Amino acid sequence: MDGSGGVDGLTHCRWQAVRHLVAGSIDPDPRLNIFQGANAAGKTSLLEAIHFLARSRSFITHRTARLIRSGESEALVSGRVQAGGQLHRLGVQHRSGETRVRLNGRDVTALSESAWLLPLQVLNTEAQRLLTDGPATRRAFLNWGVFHVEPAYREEWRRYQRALRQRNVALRAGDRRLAQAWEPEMAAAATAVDARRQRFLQAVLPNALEIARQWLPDATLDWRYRTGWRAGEALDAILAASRDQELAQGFSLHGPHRAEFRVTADGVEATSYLSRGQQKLLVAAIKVALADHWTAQATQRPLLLVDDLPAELDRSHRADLVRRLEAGGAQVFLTAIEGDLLPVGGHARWFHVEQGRVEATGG
Ligand SMILES: Nc1ncnc2c1ncn2[C@@H]1O[C@H](COP(=O)(O)OP(=O)(O)OP(=O)(O)O)[C@@H](O)[C@H]1O
Repeated sequence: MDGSGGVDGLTHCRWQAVRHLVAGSIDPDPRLNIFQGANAAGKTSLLEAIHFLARSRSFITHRTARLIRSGESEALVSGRVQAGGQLHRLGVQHRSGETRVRLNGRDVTALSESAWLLPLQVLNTEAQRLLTDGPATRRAFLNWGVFHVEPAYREEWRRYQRALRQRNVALRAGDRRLAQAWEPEMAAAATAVDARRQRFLQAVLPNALEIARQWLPDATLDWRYRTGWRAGEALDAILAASRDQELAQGFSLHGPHRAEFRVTADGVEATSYLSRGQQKLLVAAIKVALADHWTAQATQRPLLLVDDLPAELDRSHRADLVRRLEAGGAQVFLTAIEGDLLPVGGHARWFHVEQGRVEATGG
């Protein structure tokens, strides 16, 4: 770590043996970067390298081992990140099923110790899963969203999960007294977690829907949030009242581990009303609003990885979205097969990707 100045964000990224990529490096633009190349050139692999650096895992495969280039034994990505007036050195390595992270010359043992540095969102053909998957996907979105702006959240959520786990163990063992003993702790942590989640959603979703309304003027968009327990009642009272039923089931039925938020269009689930292209725009609006919120509230610059933007979007919506990305506060990384499909207005740094090699082309 040193105190050099400069614009916040990822200022340098180097990789070795990541998927299709030949070893190389880039010095990204603080605002907009475009990776252009033919199918299978390695554009997505490059986004994966950045994702691996930020989150210590791949965003495509659940098995990080697949990130390693065929025939090699380890994948390595390192980078320099400017944040809060400091330059940080981050390195992530995957070898023999193990991921090792180093930050400023020290080993990192918990993901949160390094992930705070690069608030990151991905916009690709999988991103619709934020709407179409079950509630766990949206809770993960919530947790990352709050984590980057509320430093106390991580500990509160951990505290809640610990109490929940212990109570569940007691419920499964049929130990009523022990289950009861964990309830005050569970309820206290739940209240703190829920308050931060609500504040976060209030800050992000109205803005997201405002952005989305420009693209989907015919749909009446709204959102709702469920805390995970009956509205207007104290969680400890609910836990006490449902203890018998939960002893029979063997797990806790109420609490922020059951939280959920949904976006609706004309009063019904957005996914059952909107076309796939419209869902993509809605998810893009949510991610743009989240990046705006992070930019305003977090000390670190958010990163947006946008893969295969043209898929399912017509020319005018694509142009709108690129304009919005350019105007936002995030450092953006876009892939493109044909450069002219991306109506980039202002300044951008272009990189040509071919057979796994990446070269800055300057436009
Ligand atoms: N672990 C790996 N080692 C070597 N090559 C790999 C590995 N994983 C994937 N590939 C190869 O990388 C190529 C895909 O690269 P990538 O997804 O980055 O391309 P892309 O430029 O994003 O293409 P498209 O425009 O088609 O999405 C494929 O040819 C695939 O076989």
